[in-house]
Amino acid sequence: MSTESDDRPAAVRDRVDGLADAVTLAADAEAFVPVEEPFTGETVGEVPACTARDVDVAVERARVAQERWAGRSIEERADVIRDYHDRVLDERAALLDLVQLETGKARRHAHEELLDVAANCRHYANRAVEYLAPERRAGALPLVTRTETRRHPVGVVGLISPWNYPLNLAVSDAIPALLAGNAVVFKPDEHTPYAVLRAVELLTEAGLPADLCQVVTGHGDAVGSALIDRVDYVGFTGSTATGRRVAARAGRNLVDCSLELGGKNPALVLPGADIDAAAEGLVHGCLANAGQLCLSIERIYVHEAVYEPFLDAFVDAVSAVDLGAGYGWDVELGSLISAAHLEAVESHVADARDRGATVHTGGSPRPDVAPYAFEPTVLTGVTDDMAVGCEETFGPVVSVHAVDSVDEAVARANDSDYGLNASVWAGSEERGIDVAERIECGTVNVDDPYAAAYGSLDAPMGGMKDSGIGRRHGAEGIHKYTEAQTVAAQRVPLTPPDRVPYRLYAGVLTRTMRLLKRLDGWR
Ligand SMILES: NC(=O)c1ccc[n+]([C@@H]2O[C@H](COP(=O)([O-])OP(=O)(O)OC[C@H]3O[C@@H](n4cnc5c(N)ncnc54)[C@H](O)[C@@H]3O)[C@@H](O)[C@H]2O)c1
Repeated sequence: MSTESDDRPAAVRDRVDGLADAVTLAADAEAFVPVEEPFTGETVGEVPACTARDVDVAVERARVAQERWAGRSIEERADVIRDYHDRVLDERAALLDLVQLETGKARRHAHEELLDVAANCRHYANRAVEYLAPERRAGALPLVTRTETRRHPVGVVGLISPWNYPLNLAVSDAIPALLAGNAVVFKPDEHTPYAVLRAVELLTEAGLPADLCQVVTGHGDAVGSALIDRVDYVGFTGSTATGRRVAARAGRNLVDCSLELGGKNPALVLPGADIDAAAEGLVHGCLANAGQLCLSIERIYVHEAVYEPFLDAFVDAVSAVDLGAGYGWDVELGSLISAAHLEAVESHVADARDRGATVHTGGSPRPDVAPYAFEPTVLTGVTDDMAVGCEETFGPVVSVHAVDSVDEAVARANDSDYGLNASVWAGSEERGIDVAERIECGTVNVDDPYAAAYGSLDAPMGGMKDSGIGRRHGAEGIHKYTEAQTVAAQRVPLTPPDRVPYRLYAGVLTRTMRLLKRLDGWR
């Protein structure tokens, strides 16, 4: 087990040494991509900018390894994932250091993603046999046709992942793919390659066959596109704009894909809600990972009956959040990922301020804390035509709006191109669920911002509208990595023997149809 030393910054930087050796290359790398530590803005390493030829080699190696892996039983595959689960927890401190080093997030937010990885390992290792079992289906004719659906691995899965949860959003999607008998080629974001590289080392130490998981690093348009052209399934997590390009490319190759994209997630605070609980819950919902979370709440619609007390409690709670840059557990909110992202978040707030919005707390960068740190920010007076009113900010910035009725809250929440996640606070579970059913989002949480639905690993998670296609988690999250094959065994011939006149046979069939329809009522 690794320890959490006081001399962490130096030790953390040492952890990236040698990790890039695991990148799949056809020959010596000719170009490299630098990796920055957002806490300091300093370059801490570099990884190869892979070429299309490197991607060829990675996919070919994975394809060879996959054939043997598919021959192992699901239980044997699950044992490897269980071992990996233990290694992730044993190596907790070092993995947290690595995630923090390349993302600049607070340790508590890095810890959330590590727990998500472990939970996904346990869930799918325990449930894969059941999820992948042959399924009995109704046959062409009752009793005389025995029909089953079987699940075959698709082959090589390409996983293109973003920087905001570099470990979880790569590894947790890989676990079901591997359990279903596939190989995986990872394409991590260029800002955050190291967590995935260490994850693959750990999977191999846990017993995953060599070559079954490959990593190709480099820029998205070059490496990502090459990967889409070679794999049998694409799992993409990232922005809606890139998702459209990924889907178009996968479509050209007739390769299936899932797209986990952006959100502009609403929360509804309605009469009867426990105001302190809602304010506290939504502080976490808006600021987790410095707001760089696809599920994070960026718009809060509050019924006028509770608007004033909610706004007061919420602004107080947000103002009390400590911004910091360090590897200790005490930091509540970390840095943004990069200079470019800081500029994007800053421009949303500046646009809102210039056009009349009120900043209740925050609103400024904090270079004294870290080069890309930005204060947690609460706005009111935001209109739908402001950038912060309609585009995903993906930072610690939230707007609060008063509404006259529950119907208006629902209508405003649904008035968005996105449909990823929502949160409802209504004072009673039943009222909350009634409202939830009216919200156009793939996940809706009652009395919680996002973790209740996201953590329900047996239930599908994903986006409606521009927030995506397909789902992760549950049966849906493993079936997508399989080809469904229908096997039907016919016990009595469906075609008539030659000696029976077809006219007679047609009459029997027609009578059978009538009989079956009458029997339907007995089901
Ligand atoms: N729905 C979800 O589960 C979920 C989870 C996390 C993040 N997100 C979304 O991700 C976005 C933030 O991530 P980002 O800014 O890194 O996204 P991004 O779309 O810029 O990049 C995501 C990944 O795609 C790669 N890429 C870039 N161009 C590509 C191309 N042409 N072809 C193939 N791959 C390409 C990148 O290198 C990176 O690995 C936000 O919009 C956020 O909401 C969604």
